[in-house]
Amino acid sequence: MLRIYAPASSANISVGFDTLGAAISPVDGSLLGDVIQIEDCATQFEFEAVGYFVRKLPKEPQKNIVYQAYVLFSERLKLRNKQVKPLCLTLEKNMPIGSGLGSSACSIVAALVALNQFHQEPFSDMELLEMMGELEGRISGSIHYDNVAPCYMGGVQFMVQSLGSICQRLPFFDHWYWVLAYPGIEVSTAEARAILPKSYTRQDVISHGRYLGGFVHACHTQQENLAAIMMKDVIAEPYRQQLLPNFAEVKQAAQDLGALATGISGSGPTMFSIAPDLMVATKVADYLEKHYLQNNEGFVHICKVDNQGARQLG
Ligand SMILES: Nc1ncnc2c1ncn2[C@@H]1O[C@H](COP(=O)(O)OP(=O)(O)OP(=O)(O)O)[C@@H](O)[C@H]1O
Ligand SMILES: N[C@@H](CCO)C(=O)O
Repeated sequence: MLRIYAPASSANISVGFDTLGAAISPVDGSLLGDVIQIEDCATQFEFEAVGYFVRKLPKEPQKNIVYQAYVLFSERLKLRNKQVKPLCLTLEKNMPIGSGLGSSACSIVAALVALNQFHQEPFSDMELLEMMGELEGRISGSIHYDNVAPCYMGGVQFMVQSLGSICQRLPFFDHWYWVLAYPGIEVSTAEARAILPKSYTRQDVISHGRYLGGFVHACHTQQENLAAIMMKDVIAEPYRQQLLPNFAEVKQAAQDLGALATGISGSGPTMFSIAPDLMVATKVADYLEKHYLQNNEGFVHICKVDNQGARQLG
């Protein structure tokens, strides 16, 4: 029996809409992600979805993105004149849906990594990642790799999408803490994309180029103050913040408590704050727990970048 865990991810990191993403894990060692289990089966294919958030998923198995991952994997294998083996596949759906934590990416990545391992790895990393992007695109309406890439490969990934690479790892600041606060409400990625403008002013384009270029430069030269200052979002945050409860006020409070940067995780409603040390992280986490959560489904985790990405459990 094979069990694959795929971690939560925070896409965009404010400054890299659709081009930057980080894999994330809580520092207390808890698992924040989905798990796929695969085992030999008497019938050709059996699929089951279990876990706390399974009740929020479509009832029809064909609509589950994990089922679709199996179909896509089988089709691609057939193109190589190979057959998928009989298997029983179980999804443990631990991630809230429409959270901004890459919930669909967790399911897609865990499923494809498990299927690939179960078949003695017929596909390369980039071939698998291309399939992951295709499945993610079915959900959000357009292909973007900024959740699936870090979730699969770990670390902070920059989407180069050139010269045979979909993404490359960016050096980051290992001592930074990420405080992630999920308020417990749902924001659909497709809807959060639909409200963005179709075009931007020249001034926004110049600012975006300066911030993203400055951020990548600061990561490579390990200038953490510059990196934090460059984490500004002119593409999505001005339009999406209305979807998040009291975002502007809460962001200001996190900055006042010592956060280096605060923004929307992916398409929201989770927000993230970067803290330079555990003391600031704990203060920000306490504040967000009291002022950002909307119901008892919400949670706050103090995290670090997960450098491993998807992995086998046990
Ligand atoms: N296994 C699955 N996990 C998550 N969502 C799924 C899954 N299967 C199907 N879906 C559907 O995909 C959509 C996921 O929505 P959305 O992309 O907004 O969520 P998300 O992946 O959590 O977002 P984000 O990437 O911002 O964290 C929902 O309509 C959900 O029903
Ligand atoms: N880059 C995507 C991530 C979605 O999680 C967006 O912001 O729409």
